[in-house]
Amino acid sequence: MIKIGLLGFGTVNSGVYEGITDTIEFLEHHLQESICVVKILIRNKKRYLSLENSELLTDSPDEFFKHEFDVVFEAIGGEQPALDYITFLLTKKVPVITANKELVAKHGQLLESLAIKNETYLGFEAAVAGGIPIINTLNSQLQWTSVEKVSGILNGTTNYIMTKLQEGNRTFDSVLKEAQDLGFAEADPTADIEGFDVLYKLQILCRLCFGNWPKPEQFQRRGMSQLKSWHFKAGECFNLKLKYIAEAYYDGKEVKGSISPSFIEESHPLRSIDNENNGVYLQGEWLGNFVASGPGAGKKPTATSMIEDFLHQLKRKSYHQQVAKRKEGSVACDQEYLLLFDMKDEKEVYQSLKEVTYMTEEIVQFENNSKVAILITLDSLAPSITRIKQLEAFPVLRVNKKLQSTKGNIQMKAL
Ligand SMILES: NC(=O)C1=CN([C@@H]2O[C@H](COP(=O)(O)OP(=O)(O)OC[C@H]3O[C@@H](n4cnc5c(N)ncnc54)[C@H](OP(=O)(O)O)[C@@H]3O)[C@@H](O)[C@H]2O)C=CC1
Ligand SMILES: N[C@@H](CC=O)C(=O)O
Repeated sequence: MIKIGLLGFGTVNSGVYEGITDTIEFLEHHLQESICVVKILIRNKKRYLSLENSELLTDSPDEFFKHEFDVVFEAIGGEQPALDYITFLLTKKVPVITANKELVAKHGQLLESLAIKNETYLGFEAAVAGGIPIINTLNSQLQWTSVEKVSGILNGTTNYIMTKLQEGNRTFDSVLKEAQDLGFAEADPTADIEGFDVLYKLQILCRLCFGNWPKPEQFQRRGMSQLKSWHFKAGECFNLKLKYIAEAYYDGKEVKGSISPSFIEESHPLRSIDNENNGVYLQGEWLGNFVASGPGAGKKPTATSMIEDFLHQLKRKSYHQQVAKRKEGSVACDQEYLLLFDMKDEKEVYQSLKEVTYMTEEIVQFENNSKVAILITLDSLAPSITRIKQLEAFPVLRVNKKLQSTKGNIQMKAL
C-alpha cells in the first residue's frame, strides 16, 4: 500500500485529496498497488470539523510525523515550518511533492542535494505556473535543448486582475477579492501584487533553463501596484496590451531578468493569455519559440500538477540532478520601453531623459494633453533604467523586432 501524507488542506491539498479519492480505482489500477491518505496536518482543527474526512486531520505535527509515509504532498506555503518538515522527510528518504515556490526558490539548492543524497525525490511541478506541466517538461523532455531566454506570465492572480481591469468597469480591490475567493491568491496577496511570487517562479525556471540557482538580486522587480488606470489608456494608443511579464536570459556571464508590467504587441504569444491563465515562452536556437499556456492557479489545475508529479516520480528509477544548460555568448539586451508621465512632472522628466541614451520612436499626448507616452529604445538597459527609475517605464515586448542602430534625442519642447 502507498501511504500518503498531506501537509496542509487548503486550496491545493484539498484538491489533491479529492483528485486521489475521486479516481482511486484508476490510480490503483495504474499503479498496481492500493493507495491511501493516512494523515493530514493543518494548523487549526476547528476550521475543518464539518469535513467528512475530519478524522484524518490533525493539528499536531508530532501526531502527523509518527506515521510512516511513502509520499508527502506539501501545500502549507512559506519558509517555515515547511523547510523543517521537508528536510526531515527527505532525510528519511520520503519523496516530497510541493507547490511551495517560495521554499523551492529560497532553499531549492539545499533540498535538491538532500533528495539526491538520500536517493529520494523532491517534485515541484505545481510550484510554477499552476497546471502547466513545464517543470517536468524541462527536466525530462528538454534535457539537451538549450534555452536562451525564458519569459512568461507566471501569476494567475495578477493576470486575472489585469484582464478584468482592461475589460473595464471594475475596481482593483473588487477584482482582487474575487481572485482571493476563487483560491488564486497567496495567503498574503502582497506576494502576488508586488511580484515576489513571480520572482520565486522565475528563479525556479532559471535553475532549469540555465543550470544554476539564481539570487533575487539578479532580477529587477516592479510590482503591478505601480500601474495606474491611465497607463492602460496609453497602451491603447499604441495598440499595446498590458501584462505582468517575467523574463530572464543568460548574458554570457550570469542570468539576468526582470519582472514588470509590460506592454505587449498584437502578435506576441503571451498577449492572448487572459484571466488566471499563465504562459511560459522559451526561446532557443534549436528549440525556436516554444509556448505552453494553461491555468496558472486554482484548486483543480494545481492538484493536477501535484498528482502528475507523484506519478512522474514513481516512474523514475533514480533522482537525476538537472543537467546544467548554458548557452555560450550573450543575448541582446536592447529593449523598447513605453515611458509614461504626467506633464506636471515635465522638468524632472526632461532632466532624467537628458542623461540616458535612447532612441525615440513615437510620442503620444492624451487626456487633454496632461499625459504623455513615449516609445523609446534604451541601448543599455540596466544603467539607463536605473537613471530613469523615477519615471514609469514599462518594457514593450515584440516578436522579431529588429532594433535600429541610430540614436535620436527627444524633442520635449515640441510636444
Ligand atoms: N492556490 C493556488 O492556486 C496555488 C498555490 N500554490 C502554493 O501552494 C501552497 C498552498 O497554497 P493554498 O493551498 O492556496 O493555501 P491555503 O491558504 O488555501 O491553505 C494552506 C493550508 O496549509 C495549512 N497550514 C498553513 N500553515 C501551517 C502550519 N504551520 N502547519 C500546518 N498547517 C499549516 C492551513 O491550515 P489552517 O487552515 O489550519 O491555517 C491550510 O490548510 C502555497 O505555497 C502556494 O503558493 C501553488 C500553485 C497554485
Ligand atoms: N498566487 C499564485 C498561485 C499559484 O501559484 C498565483 O496567483 O499565480
